[in-house]
Amino acid sequence: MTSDPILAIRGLGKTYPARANTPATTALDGVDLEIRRGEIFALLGPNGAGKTTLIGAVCGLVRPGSGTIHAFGLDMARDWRAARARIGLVPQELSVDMFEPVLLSVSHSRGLFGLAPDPARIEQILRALSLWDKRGARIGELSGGMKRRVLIAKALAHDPALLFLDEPTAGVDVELRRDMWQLIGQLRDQGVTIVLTTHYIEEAEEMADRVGVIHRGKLIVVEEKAALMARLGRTEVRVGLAEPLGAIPAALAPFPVQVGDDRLTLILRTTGAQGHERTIASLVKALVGADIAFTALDVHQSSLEDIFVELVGRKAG
Ligand SMILES: Nc1ncnc2c1ncn2[C@@H]1O[C@H](COP(=O)(O)OP(=O)(O)OP(=O)(O)O)[C@@H](O)[C@H]1O
Repeated sequence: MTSDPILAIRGLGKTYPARANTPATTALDGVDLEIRRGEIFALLGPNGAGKTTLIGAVCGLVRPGSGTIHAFGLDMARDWRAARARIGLVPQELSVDMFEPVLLSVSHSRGLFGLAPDPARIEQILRALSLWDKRGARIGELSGGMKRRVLIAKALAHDPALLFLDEPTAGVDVELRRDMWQLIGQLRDQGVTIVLTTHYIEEAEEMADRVGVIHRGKLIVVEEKAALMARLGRTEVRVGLAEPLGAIPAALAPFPVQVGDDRLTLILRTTGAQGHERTIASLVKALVGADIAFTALDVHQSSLEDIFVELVGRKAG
């Protein structure tokens, strides 16, 4: 395995020109990003942050205003066709012929990239997506979740090595979302590199190896998920006390604790996701040593969502 990035984006910019009642919009503002082979990369950002434009630029749907994109070492501006043939895109919007039967539609997608028909491979893809029994159905007759699976099947029909999923689970129910996560995990296990955009922070938290946060066309952070959580994550421990506490006793002075307004709660806040177990253990030991009876201990670690809100808030503020 080589350590070259599978995708290298440098200084990517895109401004949509002004139209009748809309001023010009800078959707991408000097984006640098490298995607590593084999990873799942989650691109998070609020509505209108530039996620779809970024994916569109890589997949040839949006013409960038500036910057370069290299995929598989190929310059997308020069070798677009060869690079695009190895990229799959699951778009946000349903963009298929509703009257076309599933099998035909998915087979067509393979043909679009000049590959020879491979009925056995198409069958494999449809079976993996639980669509084989629906192969003869018109796409328009399928449920919303099934339609979304067809989009994934179409994106996989030419066996891409790099797959973009633009909000794969927007508007699907919780069960289907879990199925999608499982499927995306399986694709990664088969060696497919995956870039997904999402509004669901839990999706990134569940699946991503690395996370990028885009805000107003700028990537404001790109980091390993675990490192991001460790850097910005917070742990709050709330200890329910058996009896009200006046001041903080000397035994607890070494800890970053406060007494809650109800005097019955002791609150300890630490930053970083690591090392809090030891702090909690020492706190419990100190409580027992100081004869402070407690009835409950609740630990809350901040989620990617908390981190995202903080990052975007910091940038906006
Ligand atoms: N074809 C277009 N013409 C003009 N402006 C556009 C066009 N496509 C996107 N924009 C604008 O560019 C900005 C970025 O849009 P984009 O769709 O890339 O964001 P996004 O992060 O994918 O948003 P969402 O999460 O809502 O899908 C927005 O302000 C949007 O209105």
